[in-house]
Amino acid sequence: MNMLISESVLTNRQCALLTVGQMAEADRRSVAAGVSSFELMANAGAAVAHEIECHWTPRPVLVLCGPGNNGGDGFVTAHVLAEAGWPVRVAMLGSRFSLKDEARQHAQRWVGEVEALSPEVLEGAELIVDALFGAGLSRPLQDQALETLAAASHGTVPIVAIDTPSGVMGDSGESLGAVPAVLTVTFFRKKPGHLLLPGRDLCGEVIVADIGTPKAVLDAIAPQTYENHPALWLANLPRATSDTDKHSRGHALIFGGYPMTGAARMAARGAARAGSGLTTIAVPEIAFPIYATVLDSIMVRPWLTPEDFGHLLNGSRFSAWLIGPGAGVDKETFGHALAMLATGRPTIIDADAITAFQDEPGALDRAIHGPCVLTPHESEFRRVFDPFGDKLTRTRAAARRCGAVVVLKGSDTVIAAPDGRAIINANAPPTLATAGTGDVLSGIILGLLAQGMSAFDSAAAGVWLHGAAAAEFGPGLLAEDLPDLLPAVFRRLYS
Ligand SMILES: NC(=O)C1=CN([C@@H]2O[C@H](COP(=O)(O)OP(=O)(O)OC[C@H]3O[C@@H](n4cnc5c(N)ncnc54)[C@H](OP(=O)(O)O)[C@@H]3O)[C@@H](O)[C@H]2O)[C@@H](O)CC1
Ligand SMILES: Nc1ncnc2c1ncn2[C@@H]1O[C@H](COP(=O)(O)OP(=O)(O)O)[C@@H](O)[C@H]1O
Ligand SMILES: [K+]
Repeated sequence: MNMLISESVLTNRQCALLTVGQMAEADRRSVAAGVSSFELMANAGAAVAHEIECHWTPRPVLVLCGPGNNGGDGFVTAHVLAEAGWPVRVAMLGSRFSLKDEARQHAQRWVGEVEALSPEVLEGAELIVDALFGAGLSRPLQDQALETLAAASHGTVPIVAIDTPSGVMGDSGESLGAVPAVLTVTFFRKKPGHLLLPGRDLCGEVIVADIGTPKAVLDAIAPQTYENHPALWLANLPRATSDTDKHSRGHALIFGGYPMTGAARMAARGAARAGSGLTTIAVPEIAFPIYATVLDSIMVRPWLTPEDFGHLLNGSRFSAWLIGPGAGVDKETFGHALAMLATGRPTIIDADAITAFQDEPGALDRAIHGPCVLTPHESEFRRVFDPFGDKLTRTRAAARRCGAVVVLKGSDTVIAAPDGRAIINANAPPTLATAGTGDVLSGIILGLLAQGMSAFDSAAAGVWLHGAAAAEFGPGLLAEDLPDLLPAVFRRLYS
């Protein structure tokens, strides 16, 4: 867990993710700034060789080179390792004489044999370098590339991927025939495909190497996509100071359903642990005894009629609301969600309250006019938003359409703002796949919103804190454990 401390010294610039197109632009701008393509490729291949030397002792290496610049990087890697005394063989898809420009120049420096790519070349290799395709992948793998990589994946020989495992789409993480690498060395910045599934799982460990791209290139490109990290929001995370009182830390209100009462209670504990000064669950009168007997610092307010609930919302004491956990998919939930949104105050629409809009998604779009966060999992998302396209594209389009921050959950949660900014989260362990963890997540985000943090920052910070809390616990996690794990995560963040 020391990772939290060292990670938080990263800057937000280092968390930027570049698309394949932006990476090509970075290349062009580097050249314009005086760093040649030849030099970039030399640095890229040398960085891969360096990582291999750091991870393994010398052993027979087979470098699989493709017909583009990814293959060029492979020739450099082969050359550098051979110079260092490693036994290296090279196999290539196509002919090295069809390589262009700097890839051709680097391939010419390889004096050894270049074998034709086929599964037979794998014989005797104890480390495989996959330099077949990177950013230029344009179609599914086929024939020799597909067969050779498939054969490589059936053995136990580790595979090191250059830039991406061949077959992974850099922008979407989609696999068009890729096999898992144990290590992927990429350059300058990660791409979304290094974090989106299945790409993230296929990459293994990812190392980002500096290949001499000038720093100013990033400002010119102005990336809109980031990997979630405290560097993005830590400065805006609400912190109590000596002149703070509980009222200045916000008052979070959660709609408490019946008969599913556990969900709202867990959300409330998430909000309170995230720092909300006061936390109240508003519950139908029939459920009041159930809630009241199991809550201490969290307050319970009974309401009798929807009008009572409306009056509660129109009072000025609450700084943010949440509806969804345990709410029930019905007309009442639909109406209460609209009433919350009508106040223009920060609102989270989660779970059942998202599904309540399935017959009328346009009503959600029309109602959102203040800070708002939607936290659907994939099924809930599909009920109200367009299901087409990769996860990043879909989440962005949803946020743009409805005007809210959309958190599309999963192992690779995407957080998108209506203005096009997006963050991909990668710290969530699979132990989160257990009932109720989503309720705690919406509660944590609520606790931050209630304290005045922006919707986008609250969503990003909430998702990261949720993942870090789960990682803190390890196997055997229950949703109700999560709120009590937050203090340790905060302590480390602030140390
Ligand atoms: N800053 C940077 O970004 C730097 C990037 N660098 C490196 O450059 C790499 C990108 O190079 P790249 O653009 O030449 O593309 P690359 O991945 O080699 O493939 C293109 C070739 O593959 C072919 N092809 C595609 N799919 C295929 C398939 N399924 N089956 C068969 N063929 C297929 C495609 O053919 P086409 O689609 O044109 O018909 C074309 O011939 C990048 O990943 C990184 O390693 C570094 O050198 C330095 C700095
Ligand atoms: N395999 C996984 N790896 C990491 N995080 C996961 C995984 N599966 C689910 N999660 C996370 O757990 C939470 C589950 O939320 P949700 O599906 O709404 O569950 P519930 O409705 O039971 O609360 C989300 O934050 C999601 O991102
Ligand atoms: K590759």
